[in-house]
Amino acid sequence: MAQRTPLMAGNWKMNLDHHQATHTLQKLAWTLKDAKHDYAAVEVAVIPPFTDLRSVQTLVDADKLEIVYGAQDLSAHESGAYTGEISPLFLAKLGVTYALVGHSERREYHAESDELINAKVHSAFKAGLVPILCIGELLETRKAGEHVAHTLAQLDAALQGLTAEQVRTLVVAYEPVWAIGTGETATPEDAQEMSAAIRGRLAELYDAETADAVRVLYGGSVKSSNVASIMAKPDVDGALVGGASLDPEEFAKIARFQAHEVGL
Ligand SMILES: O=C(CO)COP(=O)(O)O
Repeated sequence: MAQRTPLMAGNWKMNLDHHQATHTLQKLAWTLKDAKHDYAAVEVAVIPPFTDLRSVQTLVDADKLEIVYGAQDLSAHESGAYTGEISPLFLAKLGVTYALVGHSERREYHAESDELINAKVHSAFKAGLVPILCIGELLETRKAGEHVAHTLAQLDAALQGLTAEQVRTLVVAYEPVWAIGTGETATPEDAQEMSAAIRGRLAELYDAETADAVRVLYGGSVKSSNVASIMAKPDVDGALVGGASLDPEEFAKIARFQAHEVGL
């Protein structure tokens, strides 16, 4: 049984410029330090806009913060005539650990295909970044009872050509689209159902060890008031948090969900 370290990742989306990013990250770090947060027990990541990454790197390095950080997207290419795209190699030079791939807002607003998402997963691994692969159904798919099939089809497509060794380091974020930004959170049972289905598919595609190693996050209106019930589920290993991560004190409470369980 793999010991999967919980991961709380805050996806800031298109919010907080590089000045605001510095203030927010500083406040988050201070809040977690005051609470004596154990980063070995719960990993904490922020995923800011690209324009903030150098400032985040500077603060993390200067203050030797244990908070890690990621990018919200990346190019499938390393360099060249790809106006507006961001090279995974440049992200690696900025000390980025994680890279979101296939977030529903990229799939919706930028028509990202399964093929492009698969190419980006490979691109992340090649540059030494850890992909956080975002998958999840639409409301109409859930209403049709096809949410598991839809989400697993996204998983299958994104994993094409990956080795078991690569997949074991992958993070998967199950984000039902109907729960993103709506305040309507999936139930802990919904999150467990899909996390277990994802793990089951990984066992089919690869092997039990790989399925056991992969961390599966839940995302979609996570708050400090609901995170503990979601994290109590055996196949859920963390959260990908949007709006609530913009408030450092609220995000710190989410990261410290275990403490809140026991009322510390
Ligand atoms: O999209 C999300 C994280 O990537 C979830 O956003 P919210 O937490 O604002 O629903």
